[in-house]
Amino acid sequence: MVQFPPQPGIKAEIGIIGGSGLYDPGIVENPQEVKVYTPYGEPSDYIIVGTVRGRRVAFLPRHGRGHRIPPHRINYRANIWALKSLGVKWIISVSAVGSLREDYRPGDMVVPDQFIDMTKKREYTFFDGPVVAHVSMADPFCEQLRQEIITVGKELGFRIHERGTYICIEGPRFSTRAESRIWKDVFKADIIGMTLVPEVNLACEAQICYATIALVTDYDVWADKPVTAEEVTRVMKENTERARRLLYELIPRLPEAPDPARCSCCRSLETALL
Ligand SMILES: CSC[C@H]1O[C@H](OP(=O)(O)O)[C@H](O)[C@@H]1O
Ligand SMILES: Nc1ncnc2[nH]cnc12
Repeated sequence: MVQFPPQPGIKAEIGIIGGSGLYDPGIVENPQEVKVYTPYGEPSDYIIVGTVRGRRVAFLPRHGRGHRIPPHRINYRANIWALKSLGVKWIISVSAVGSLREDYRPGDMVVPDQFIDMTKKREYTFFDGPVVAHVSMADPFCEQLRQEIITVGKELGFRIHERGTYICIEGPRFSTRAESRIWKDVFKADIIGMTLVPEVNLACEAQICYATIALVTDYDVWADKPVTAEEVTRVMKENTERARRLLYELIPRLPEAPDPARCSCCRSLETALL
């Protein structure tokens, strides 16, 4: 069985994984930088542990501070293991995504409910044997957490889309025009990025409730103009303030424990182990 022994003397209940452009949560009081050692190697960076409106929060920048780690080299297992060992029950992930549809506009938020995995060579599981687990990915995101994000986003007056299929490509390159048209017209995906998989799968295996706030930074190349990394980071920077506001309102509203009637993430291993 995979073990997640607790970190002595330090605890958090809510994890935030920051994506491109969000390297510092900016809302954490009494922040402490914590170095976590894991059986899988180093997480992307020190974890900032502190308080947001009375709740214990752990923040981890997915690409490391200064954006040092490309999507295909992120140590997803170490990141999720580290957050779990701090006691995290919820993970709110923030990600930059391209849009594959006209009405999901740059600046909009999307709370995806499905994904398509087009990645190629990542470490996808904590269960490498001899214990074998096949977790269900029918509903990969925590429905309770998704609904909380949507409610707060709407209250704040943000343009927020309640559903979306996120197609995850290997990267680090962007798609060709031909690929982009396939993702859009054949696969019918709504948004595109490079980091959701295997972050979401591993959170599920660790029985952590996980949902994503996806910030649309560009129309992918099915539209006329090729996307660039410079554009993604610039638009993300313009939008991180809204992501922070959403997190600031959302965090105090999260219940201490997930409601098993509203999500199944916390019970994902009940039917998965052989
Ligand atoms: C900086 S451009 C592409 C980069 O941005 C997204 O990262 P994240 O999900 O961490 O915000 C995308 O997946 C790529 O990794
Ligand atoms: N168009 C795009 N393709 C892949 N990842 C992205 N992240 C942000 N925009 C993207």
